[in-house]
Amino acid sequence: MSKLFRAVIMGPPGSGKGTISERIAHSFGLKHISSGDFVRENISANTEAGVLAKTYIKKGLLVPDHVMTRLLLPRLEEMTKYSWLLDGFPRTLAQADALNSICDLDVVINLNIPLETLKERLRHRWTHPSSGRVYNMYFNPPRIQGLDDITGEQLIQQEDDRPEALVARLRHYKDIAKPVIDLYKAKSILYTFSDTETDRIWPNISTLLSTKIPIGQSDARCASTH
Ligand SMILES: Nc1nc2c(ncn2[C@@H]2O[C@H](COP(=O)(O)OP(=O)(O)O)[C@@H](O)[C@H]2O)c(=O)[nH]1
Ligand SMILES: Nc1ncnc2c1ncn2[C@@H]1O[C@H](COP(=O)(O)OP(=O)(O)O)[C@@H](O)[C@H]1O
Repeated sequence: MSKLFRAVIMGPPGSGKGTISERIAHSFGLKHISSGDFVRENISANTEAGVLAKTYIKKGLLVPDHVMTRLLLPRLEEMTKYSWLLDGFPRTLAQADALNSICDLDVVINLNIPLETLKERLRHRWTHPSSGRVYNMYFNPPRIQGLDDITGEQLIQQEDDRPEALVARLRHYKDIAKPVIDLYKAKSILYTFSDTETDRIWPNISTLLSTKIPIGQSDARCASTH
């Protein structure tokens, strides 16, 4: 069997991780694992970790490292046969160390998007809470205003997407992400993309992955989980 491909996508809230992950999963056949979606699934299923995670998310806090690693690592260990893209994890150095103990990453995509752009995007982000699907009123609006395309259910605007909450979230992101970024830079697997538009970043990411993903990996076996 040819070597499997392991990638991480990092970036502040609103940087386009979810949007770009969907495109990568679709174009390259990687499994897309979103830590936020996974946490939300656990909350809906009332698992022990889900109940615990909820108490932090409600306060706008990150879920503690030991809870996240206990949730995510077993899931990754189930995926040894697949190439995957991890979105939203690791967020801290402790999570990066835990991930490092179970696998070697091939590529880390780092999205570097100006603050004003992030604020503007999140002001117009609408989410389908049970699936985690996101829309933007201008960039990718739902077919019917206010409703999810797949289920027809109501979309909501998340509390922490409000501009007032965002500045603090972004500052916090920068502080905790820096050592993670430095770690991946030192390993020479970090690729940073800076722009205000996903559509301008995407061709560069696509070119990078075309050179990195072993032939034979982009097959139906590794279809997106979404
Ligand atoms: N205007 C605009 N909105 C975008 C662009 N890329 C993504 N978005 C929207 O910005 C919001 C944040 O993107 P998302 O993928 O959820 O970012 P994440 O928080 O990093 O996962 C969503 O509402 C997207 O639909 C872009 O290039 N331009
Ligand atoms: N790796 C992680 N470490 C800690 N908390 C996390 C992690 N991934 C997700 N979460 C929690 O789940 C919430 C939703 O995650 P996500 O959908 O990735 O949101 P966003 O990128 O908009 O912050 C986060 O705000 C955080 O509380």
